[in-house]
Amino acid sequence: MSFPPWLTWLDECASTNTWALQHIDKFKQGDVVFTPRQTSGRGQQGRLWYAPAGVLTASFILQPIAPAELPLLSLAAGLAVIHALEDLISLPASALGIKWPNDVLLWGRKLAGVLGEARLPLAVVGVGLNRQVDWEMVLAAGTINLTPEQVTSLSEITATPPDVLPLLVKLRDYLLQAHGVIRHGGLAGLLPQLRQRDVLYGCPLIVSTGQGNLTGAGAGIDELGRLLVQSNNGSLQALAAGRVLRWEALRRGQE
Ligand SMILES: O=C(O)CCCC[C@@H]1SC[C@@H]2NC(=O)N[C@@H]21
Repeated sequence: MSFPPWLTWLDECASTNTWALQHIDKFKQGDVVFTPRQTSGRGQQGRLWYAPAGVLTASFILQPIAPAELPLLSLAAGLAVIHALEDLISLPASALGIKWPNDVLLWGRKLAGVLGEARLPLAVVGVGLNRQVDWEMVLAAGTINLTPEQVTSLSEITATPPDVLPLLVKLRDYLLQAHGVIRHGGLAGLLPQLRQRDVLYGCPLIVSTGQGNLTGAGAGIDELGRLLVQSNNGSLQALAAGRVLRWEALRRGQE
């Protein structure tokens, strides 16, 4: 198989993000590291991120970035995943959504996650996308503690998920585009799209903030990439980090 010059294809590696960070000196804008077998992936907040067979695991190198741009780029990566998939698969506009800060959901179940890391002025944006995962088999094996309601895969909606290379090409194109938008005007240019895809907007939720749990309703995402929460005590809070523990999706005309 011949690969485009920007692609490093590794037969196996612990983590494409770790590999990219370890070899950062040889990368430039738009380079991509991919492996079909990631053995020790990393997720948000230092968690291990298990990738069963059929997950697309790749890291995209973008430069330059300033420190404050990393969370913006990670959010924009969710949009890039959505645009790439909508170009390659016929999907209703309400199928794919973003759950702050880094999840892409398909009909409310996790389809992809993003981990953005920086070696300034470079950013390594890792994407794990459930392309062709047999979750029934994976969950039955008990290696991973999830329920079928939490996860999904492209193979659940199409018998022929797009091949890896066309997916990487699209993801890379949209990430480069998003990087340009953020460099020139921050997140502002992407906020309308984020608002449209924000599955937490208007939903009752509980967020673990590091200083305790905050209960309220999602009130959008601001220009700094923070989650806005209208808390039950009446104040509007802006969270730069946190983990949404529970959220109750309001059906917004999807059924
Ligand atoms: O959902 C999350 O917590 C983020 C998951 C990010 C996983 C991807 S897979 C490619 C890249 N390499 C890693 O080790 N992590 C990211």
